[in-house]
Amino acid sequence: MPRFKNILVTGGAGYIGSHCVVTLLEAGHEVIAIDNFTNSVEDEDGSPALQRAEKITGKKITFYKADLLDKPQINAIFDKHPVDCVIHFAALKAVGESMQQPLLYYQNNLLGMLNLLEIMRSHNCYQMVFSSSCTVYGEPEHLPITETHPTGSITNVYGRTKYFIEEMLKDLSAADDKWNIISLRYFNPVGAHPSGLIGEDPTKEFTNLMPFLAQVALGKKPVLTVFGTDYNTPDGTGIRDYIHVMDLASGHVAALNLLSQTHIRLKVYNLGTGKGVSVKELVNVFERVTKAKVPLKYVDRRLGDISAMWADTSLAKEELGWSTQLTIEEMCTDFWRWQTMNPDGYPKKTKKTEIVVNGKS
Ligand SMILES: CC(=O)N[C@H]1[C@@H](OP(=O)(O)OP(=O)(O)OC[C@H]2O[C@@H](n3ccc(=O)[nH]c3=O)[C@H](O)[C@@H]2O)O[C@H](CO)[C@@H](O)[C@@H]1O
Repeated sequence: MPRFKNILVTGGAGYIGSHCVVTLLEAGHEVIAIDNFTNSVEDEDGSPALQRAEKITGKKITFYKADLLDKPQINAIFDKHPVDCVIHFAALKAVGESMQQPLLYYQNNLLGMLNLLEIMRSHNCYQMVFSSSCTVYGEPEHLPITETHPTGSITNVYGRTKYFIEEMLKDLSAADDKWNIISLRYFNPVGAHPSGLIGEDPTKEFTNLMPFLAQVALGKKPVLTVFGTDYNTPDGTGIRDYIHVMDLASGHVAALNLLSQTHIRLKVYNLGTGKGVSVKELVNVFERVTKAKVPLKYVDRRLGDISAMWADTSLAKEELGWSTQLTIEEMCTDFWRWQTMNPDGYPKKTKKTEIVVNGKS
């Protein structure tokens, strides 16, 4: 039995949250998941992703539809359950939307976090794993990116909310040594659970490469637009460190294990593979393993994009005892299995429509 028993997962019905819940259950943790369904699917019985996570693991999840901005509601959940540690995924994450609605992003991501930290403190729960992003590094000054690389020169509001929260956590852990926090800086999460039962199903307009690529391969979108062919990279297209979402999930279990054994106050770790893959390379692997054709259209660079980024993974290896196991082929195969088994994503809640005849229903 793991030292932390009850784990509260915020954003548990989302893409990364639901995969992490599977891994937590398999590692023997009890999961209390909350989600407000802003960017995850809701059906009549709650979250289809979490129902499927129960099917995969044969274990039960306690679930609440709850919003971190509703303090009394979150407080009541903490009153009811003795939470040993929180994994905090819940956040708005659409880069374009964040530029148009900065207040929405600051309110949701920053205030949501403040509420959560206050409620945790009042319930004597000081252990947290925070879902951060490699976006905090901005344009890399050196590669691979180590955790000591400067942070903060970010061009979008979403990324700044991650950066501001990391700064908040620094102040908090400096002021009160009871806190024990790990911030995980994810590189580019892709892939899906190998069962094909859970995967990425964004309810908001998405612009990330892998889901777009899969939509084109399915014939739901006509062409994949490749943003930029003149980057200073071997084939001219942008390079990223794609990481399988199941490897990312096991990184969280490794972080929990470290927190349960050591009082580290606050530490940050990169979660990546340490390998850079270009857009063209990813498309080639995807076409090879799925046998699907992906028509491409080459256009100019996307505003705000960086050229190349990949992680230095040595700190996570040394201190978390964690490294990735899954290949780029597996990322593509698993994502494709999820997409072909669920071409329209999860079954959506159907609103009962009332038939009105001559003014009478
Ligand atoms: C500016 C922006 O959106 N940044 C977000 C984006 O980063 P990031 O740009 O790394 O991730 P994407 O999946 O959007 O793009 C990956 C690579 O594919 C290229 N590409 C993407 C889509 C497409 O239709 N065609 C194409 O060529 C991009 O130019 C890039 O080189 O996702 C990350 C992980 O979720 C977030 O942390 C970043 O904040």
